[in-house]
Amino acid sequence: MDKIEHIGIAVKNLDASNELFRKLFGAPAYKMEEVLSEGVTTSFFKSGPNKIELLAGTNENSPITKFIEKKGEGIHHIAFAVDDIVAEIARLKSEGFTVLNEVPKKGADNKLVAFLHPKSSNGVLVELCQEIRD
Ligand SMILES: CC[C@H](C(=O)O)C(=O)SCCNC(=O)CCNC(=O)[C@H](O)C(C)(C)COP(=O)(O)OP(=O)(O)OC[C@H]1O[C@@H](n2cnc3c(N)ncnc32)[C@H](O)[C@@H]1OP(=O)(O)O
Ligand SMILES: [Co+2]
Repeated sequence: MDKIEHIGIAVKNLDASNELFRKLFGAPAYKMEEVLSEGVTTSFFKSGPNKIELLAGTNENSPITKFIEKKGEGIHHIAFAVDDIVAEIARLKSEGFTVLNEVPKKGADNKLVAFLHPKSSNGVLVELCQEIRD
C-alpha cells in the first residue's frame, strides 16, 4: 500500500456537494464520472496531493444509497494506491482480510479496484486502487 489514493464521501445530492466542496477547496471538481457497475456517480477534487471522491447513489440498490439510508452522509471509504492489485488481494486474503471482490473490477478515474469488508478492517471500508497502465 503506497499512499492514500482518495477518501470517498457519500453524499445525497452531488450538485449541491460539488458546490460545497468547490468553496471548501477553492476549485471545482477536476473530473465527474458515472460508474454504472457500482450504481454511483462520482466527482473528484484535488486537495494538495490528496484526492476527495464524492459519491452519490444512482439507484436504490447502490451501496451509497444503502449506506446513506443506514448511516447518513459522510466518509464512506479510504482508498489506497497499490502497485499490483492481484498480489495485494492475495496478500490481504492470506492475512485474514475479507476481500469483497477477489477479481479486480474497473473503478473510476482509470483504476482497477477491490474492496475489503469493513467488518475485517476495524469498521473501515478499504478500497485498493491500481492505476490502469496503457
Ligand atoms: C468503484 C468506483 C469508485 C472508485 O473509487 O473507483 C468507488 O469507490 S465505488 C464505492 C461504492 N462501492 C462499494 O462500496 C463496493 C463495496 N461495498 C460493498 O460491497 C457493500 O457496501 C458492503 C459489503 C460494504 C456493505 O454491504 P451492505 O450495505 O449490503 O451491508 P450492510 O448495510 O448490512 O453492512 C454490513 C455491515 O457493514 C457496515 N458498513 C456498510 N458500509 C460501510 C462502510 N462504507 N463503512 C463502514 N461500515 C460499513 C454496516 O454498518 C454493517 O455493520 P453493522 O454493524 O451490521 O451495522
Ligand atoms: Co473510491
